[in-house]
Amino acid sequence: MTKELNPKTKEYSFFGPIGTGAITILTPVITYLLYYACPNSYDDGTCKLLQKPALGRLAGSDFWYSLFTLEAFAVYLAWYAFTVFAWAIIPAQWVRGTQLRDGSYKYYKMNALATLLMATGLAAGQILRAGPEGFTYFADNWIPLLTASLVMSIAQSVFCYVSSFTQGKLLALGGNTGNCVHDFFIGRELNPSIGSFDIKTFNELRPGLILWWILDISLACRQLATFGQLTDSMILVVAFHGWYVFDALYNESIILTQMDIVHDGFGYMLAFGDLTWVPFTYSLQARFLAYHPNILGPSGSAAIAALQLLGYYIFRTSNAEKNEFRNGKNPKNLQYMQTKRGTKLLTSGWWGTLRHPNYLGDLIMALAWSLPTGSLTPLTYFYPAYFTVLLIHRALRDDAHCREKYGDDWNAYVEKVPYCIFPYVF
Ligand SMILES: NC(=O)C1=CN([C@@H]2O[C@H](COP(=O)(O)OP(=O)(O)OC[C@H]3O[C@@H](n4cnc5c(N)ncnc54)[C@H](OP(=O)(O)O)[C@@H]3O)[C@@H](O)[C@H]2O)C=CC1
Ligand SMILES: CC(C)=CCC[C@@H](C)[C@H]1CC=C2C3=C(CC[C@@]21C)[C@@]1(C)CC[C@H](O)C(C)(C)[C@@H]1CC3
Repeated sequence: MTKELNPKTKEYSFFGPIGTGAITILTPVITYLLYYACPNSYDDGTCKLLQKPALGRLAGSDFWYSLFTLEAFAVYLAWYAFTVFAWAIIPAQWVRGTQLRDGSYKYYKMNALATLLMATGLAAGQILRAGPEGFTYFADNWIPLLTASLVMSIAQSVFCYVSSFTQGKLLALGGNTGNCVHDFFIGRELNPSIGSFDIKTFNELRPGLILWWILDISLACRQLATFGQLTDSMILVVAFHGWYVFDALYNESIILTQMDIVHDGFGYMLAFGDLTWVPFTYSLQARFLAYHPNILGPSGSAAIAALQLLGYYIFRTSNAEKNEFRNGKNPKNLQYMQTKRGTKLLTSGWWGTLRHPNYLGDLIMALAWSLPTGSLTPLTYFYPAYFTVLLIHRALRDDAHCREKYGDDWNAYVEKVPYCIFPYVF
């Protein structure tokens, strides 16, 4: 008997319709609140959660008009169109993704790094031509640009949800419960595409991730234009963020075996996550420093740089180890266990130490990105705090997926490797 192509999803994720509904409403609110709790200019030098002047303005009618401007919406659309244009015209290798349930394969155009370099070149040209004051638009129009990205993420979520009901679509195993709130959030269709243009991988690596870097550069220009100098803390934060984005796009093909691409549908979670959450919350440390320069000094800078290096080393070597192994290479002769599923599981090296060593490296880097902001406000530690929750939840989701994929072999692996992210803790 042939297996059904799109079986109904039996279990909810993210605490079902109530959890996914709440996250859908709360995440945009948090993104705006992180701005108003840490506004772009005030003289007492700290971000105060629920500080009066900022929140007092929320009630005024001019507040609602300040959320959206046609100009910023046009700039955002131009930005998005630029990333699509770059995808279309920059020559690139096409890489095959993992085999899909229907036995077919998708092919992906690998030119995200070239897009990053093109965008960086254009930004550098503008700064060289007009000085740092000539590239503060993104920093100075934060809220209307945030709103434009939110409109784009909602529009794409609705488009993909509605088009997922077209005959013959391959649905995500986790996004076909029949509950519209849950499935809209998780995403019904696994790989929504327009011809050879894959919407999910495009959004995950280009318009949001590269905009994060562009926002950081604009914020550094804002600091330079306002205070006449770039602080060591701003240089570290922008360099670390840029390094992370460059690394993601340099290793573009690795994304094709990750959970979001292989398992999750493209719904509001990834649309909003890619287009709004990443650029407008991941750049919070740089936005704080643009208006509150914090001087670290040589020893402080060196200590934070060492922490970033440690985090990156764990992140990159563990991801590379698994990716190499999944591509049939085992240069370090690592031990592994054969499974009934057919794929092998590493049981030595990083993946014999922790079940998600890459998450530990990523979290260490997240802390290194916040430390340059000092102790003026807890708000700039939002990213490591949120990220810890996200990765713990992601690890639990991945464990559940792996238990489904590997059955008892996964239990045997967990016996060998009992800790997930933090040695002897979790
Ligand atoms: N900055 C951010 O906001 C975010 C960053 N990330 C980062 O993305 C990266 C990828 O994370 P993620 O997508 O969660 O997936 P992972 O890279 O952690 O991969 C999980 C998959 O790896 C395979 N696997 C697990 N154990 C082993 C083993 N012992 N040997 C071989 N293969 C194994 C399994 O898939 P299979 O066996 O089927 O191949 C499992 O489903 C991480 O570095 C994470 O930190 C993730 C989310 C957000
Ligand atoms: C509740 C909520 C808002 C969830 C959204 C989660 C998303 C922000 C993340 C889910 C997986 C992601 C990945 C990256 C960015 C954040 C999201 C989209 C990533 C592109 C960052 C760069 C890394 O090098 C990466 C390519 C490994 C990574 C892939 C997963």
